[in-house]
Amino acid sequence: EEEDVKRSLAKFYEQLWSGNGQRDPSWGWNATSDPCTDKWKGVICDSQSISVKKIILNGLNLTGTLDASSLCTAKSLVVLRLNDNHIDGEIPEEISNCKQLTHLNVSWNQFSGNLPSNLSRLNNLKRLDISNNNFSGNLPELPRISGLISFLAQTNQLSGEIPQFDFSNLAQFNVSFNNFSGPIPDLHGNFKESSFTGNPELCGKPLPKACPPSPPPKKSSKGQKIEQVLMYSGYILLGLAFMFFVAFRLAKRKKTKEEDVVKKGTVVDGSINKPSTAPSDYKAGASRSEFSITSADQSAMVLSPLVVLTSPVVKGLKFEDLLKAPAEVLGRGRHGSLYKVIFEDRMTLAVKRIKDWAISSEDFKRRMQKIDQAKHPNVLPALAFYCSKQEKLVVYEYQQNGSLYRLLHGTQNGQKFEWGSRLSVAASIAEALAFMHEEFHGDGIGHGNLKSTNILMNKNMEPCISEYGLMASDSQDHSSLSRGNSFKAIDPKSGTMNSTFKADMYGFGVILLELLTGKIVQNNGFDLARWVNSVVREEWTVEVFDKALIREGASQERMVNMLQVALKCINPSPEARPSMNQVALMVNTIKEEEEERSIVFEP
Ligand SMILES: Nc1ncnc2c1ncn2[C@@H]1O[C@H](COP(=O)(O)OP(=O)(O)OP(=O)(O)O)[C@@H](O)[C@H]1O
Repeated sequence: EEEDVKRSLAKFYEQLWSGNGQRDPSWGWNATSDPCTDKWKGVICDSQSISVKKIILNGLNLTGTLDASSLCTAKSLVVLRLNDNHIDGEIPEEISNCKQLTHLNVSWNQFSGNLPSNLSRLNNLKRLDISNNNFSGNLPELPRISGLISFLAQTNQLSGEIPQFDFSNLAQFNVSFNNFSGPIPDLHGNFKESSFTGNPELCGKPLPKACPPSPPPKKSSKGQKIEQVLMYSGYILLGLAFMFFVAFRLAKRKKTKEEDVVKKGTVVDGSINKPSTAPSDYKAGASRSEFSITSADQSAMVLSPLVVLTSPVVKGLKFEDLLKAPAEVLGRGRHGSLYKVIFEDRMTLAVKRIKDWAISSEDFKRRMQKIDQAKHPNVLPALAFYCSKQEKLVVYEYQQNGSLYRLLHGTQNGQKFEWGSRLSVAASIAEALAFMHEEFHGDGIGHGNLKSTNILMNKNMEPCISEYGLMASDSQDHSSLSRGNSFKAIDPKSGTMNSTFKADMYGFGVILLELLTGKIVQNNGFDLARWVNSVVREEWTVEVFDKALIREGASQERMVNMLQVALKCINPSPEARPSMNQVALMVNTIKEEEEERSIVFEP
């Protein structure tokens, strides 16, 4: 039987190359050798080297077709990644014989035709990515797969209605840029417009286009009567709700006016000279005077109170509370200052004061609220913000475990930062950033200032991206953006500018370089990037890696793979940089390979 699998896999591989003949013999994949013990390229086996678990052949210029009936004789296959190739033809019915599959990724190929209806029989599937192909026709009954957590099908020509998935179970869902039609099913508030945009015939929330009232089915006169009664009572309810709303607004406006008077009193009554309760690390002079710059804008301040976002942590926090609490300057960057604000009994906050950002208060508010809606465990949410013409403040929870920068370069504890942990950090940031880029694809909101000081370690020592979207992309001089080369990539489908995303890619590439080299970044990473590039060009690649990693015995193969990913990200030409989704996959693959190997070598 094992012989069968071998022969079948070799045949599957033949078909993948049927478009051209450039095969590399060092990849193995012939029936005279063994996929596990002879380490065929892209094949990962179980720890006993008996059964094939994963086939990972992404980004290899494969031009043939997918021979699923051969492939699925390897019954133990769990992961199949064929993304970023030029594979065409259909996905054959026989794919349903790969019963163990949990991950199937065929994105960025030229697959076409209908999706096989029995795709829905793969009931172990967790992630299915068929995006960026030419698939057409209706979706099979994918909601039958109860454990599905990610379904990505954007940029195809799929049509018909979107079935009712269990949206509360899905972490990722995207069917944008297809030909779907009809109403969007109930999402239970889970996904945004960006998951559905680019389907002209699709309607209903969260798209701006409302669905036309469904034509009344022919009914008996009794049915019609009931419907009319319902309709009129609906109108009455609506009217009542509107009156209630107006009354509420009036009452609230009156209250705010009263509050304003109170607030004005408080501020004038000397909130500026305080504190007796200052903790030891409170540096009175500089920080207080800096912070009270806001008083120059007092009238505006009092009129527009702090906007508290969805977080319950700072509920009831007022702008003057912020002013009154002892504060310490943590940093003065190019884009503004950061303060640590300590509340005696409650919490410690980090408050970013952004300077010179020509964005209207309205736009800033909208932007902050939008960002707040995309929640990811590895992205630090803003708790509140404040904006007036002169002043923009964003409040975060203070993270006492410091930043990735400190973890890499901090000397105080001499703690080791091992290869496995560095890989995990890279993978988590990549996933989170890919998620955010996907969320804001249509809005063009990237991070804008990605660097290791903006990656904070949370309570569980998990990395969190901080300050997402706080910088207008054009105010930063990463990469070639501001070096005279005024690049503005226009996404052909959504028409949005994605230069901010490409700048993030550069920032992420530099973070990877920091993780690999352990070197300190200056000058936005240009120096480090130039140095690494020159060393690699001279073919002294091993020289770039952090000595601590070499000492630890980290896998050079995977460090080199990671270096290659970093070099793609810092490509001087923004158009040539991969997308964050692609990079997240690459980084994850390297991380999974590492984990796989460490399991194999465990006693
Ligand atoms: N929420 C937070 N909790 C704890 N430390 C933080 C928090 N946010 C930022 N820091 C740390 O405070 C320091 C100063 O932050 P700041 O954002 O001013 O610096 P920067 O990111 O280097 O500058 P800029 O963002 O203006 O380019 C950094 O070392 C950063 O890691």
